[in-house]
Amino acid sequence: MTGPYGHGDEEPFTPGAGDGAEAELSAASTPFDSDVEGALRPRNLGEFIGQETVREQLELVLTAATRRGVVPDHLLFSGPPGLGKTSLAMIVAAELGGSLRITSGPALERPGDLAAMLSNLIEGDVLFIDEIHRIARPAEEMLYLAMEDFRIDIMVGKGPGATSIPLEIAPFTLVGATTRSGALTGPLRDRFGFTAHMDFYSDADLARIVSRAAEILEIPVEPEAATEIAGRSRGTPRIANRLLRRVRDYAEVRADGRVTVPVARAALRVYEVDELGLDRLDRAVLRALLVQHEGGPVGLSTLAVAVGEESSTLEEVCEPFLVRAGLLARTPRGRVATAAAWEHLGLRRANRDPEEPMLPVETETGPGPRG
Ligand SMILES: Nc1ncnc2c1ncn2[C@@H]1O[C@H](COP(=O)(O)OP(=O)(O)OP(=O)(O)O)[C@@H](O)[C@H]1O
Repeated sequence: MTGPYGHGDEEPFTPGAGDGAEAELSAASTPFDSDVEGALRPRNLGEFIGQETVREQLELVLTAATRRGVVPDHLLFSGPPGLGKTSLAMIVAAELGGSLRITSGPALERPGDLAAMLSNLIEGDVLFIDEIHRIARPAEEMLYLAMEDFRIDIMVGKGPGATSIPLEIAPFTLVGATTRSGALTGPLRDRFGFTAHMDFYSDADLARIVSRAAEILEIPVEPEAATEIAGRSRGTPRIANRLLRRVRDYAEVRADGRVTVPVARAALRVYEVDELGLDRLDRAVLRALLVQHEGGPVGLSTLAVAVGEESSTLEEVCEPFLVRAGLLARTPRGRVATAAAWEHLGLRRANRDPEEPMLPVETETGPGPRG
C-alpha cells in the first residue's frame, strides 16, 4: 500500500493543516477501510467506470478551467450513497493537482469551524463537503461569500460592539456531495457552477467494476461470476465491492479460492442477499408492508417503526432501490407495494372477503427466492 489509493505510485494529495471538522486524506485519517476501499477507488476519470454523461461533462469543466489557468467552478454531486461522489471529488483534486480537504455538513456546526478550514486553503485546493445539505445555517451563509468572492467575514466581539473583519481566502473549488439535492437551499444550489446527478449503475458497468476490483485485489473471478455479483449490487459500486469481498471470504474458506458462479451464489445465500440484491432489511420492509399493512398505503415512519430502523435509513438506503426495482411505489397517501413485491416475497393477497380482514398467504412455492 503506497498512498490513499493503496496501489498507485503517486500521492495526489498534499498534506496540510487540519482541525476537528476536517479530515486530511492520509492513511492515518482516511474514513474508509484504507486497505481495501482506498485501494479500489478510481484514481482518474479514465479509471472511473460508467456515468458517461457526468464523466464527459466533468472532463470538459476541468479541462477548460485548466487551459484557461483558472480555478474551476464549484461542483455539486448528488445521488444515492455509494455511487462514487467521494471518489469523483478525489479525482477532481488529483486532476487539478491540488490538495483535497474533506469535511461534512454536520461537522460544520459553527461558522468558526468553516472559517478555520477556508483560511487554511491554498490556491487550487479542493474543499469537499459531504452531506452538504446538512450544513448549519450560519456556516452556510459564510460559504456564500467564500464561494462567490473568495472572502469571509470574521465576526469579532458580541452585541452592539461586534465588528466584522473581512478576510481574503485563496481561490478554491468547492465540491459538495448530497444524497438529497432537494434539501439544499436555493441560494446554496445556485452558487454551484456545475451539478451532476449520479444515477444507479447498469449491471454491465457494475460487472466491469467488480472485475476491476478483483484484479486489484488479486481475486480470481470468472466473468460470469462478476456478472452474478453485479446483478445483486443494487446499481451501487460500493455494494458491488463489498459483495465481492464477502464472496472472496467464502471462496477462500469453503472452496479453492476461485470465484465461480456457484461459489458466488452460495456465498450470497449465506449473506442473505437475494438475486435482486435485496438484503434482510429490504425484505423486512417489504414484509412489514405486505403482511402488517396489507400492501399499503402506509407512512414511512410507521414502516420504520415496524422494522426497528430510522426513517432516514429507509428513505435514503432502502427506498430508492425498492422503487427502482419496481417493488414499492410512493404515493401521496404513503408507500404501496407493487404486484412484483408480492411475487418476490412469495406471498399473495388473500381474496378479499368483505367480512374478513385482507391477509396475505404463503404461496405453494414457499417464501420467495433467497438467492
Ligand atoms: N465509477 C466507479 N468506478 C469504479 N469504482 C467505483 C466507481 N464509483 C465508486 N466506486 C467504488 O465504490 C466505492 C464507493 O464510492 P464513493 O465512496 O465514492 O461513493 P459516494 O457516492 O461518495 O458514497 P457516500 O456518499 O456514501 O460516501 C469506492 O471505494 C470505489 O471503489
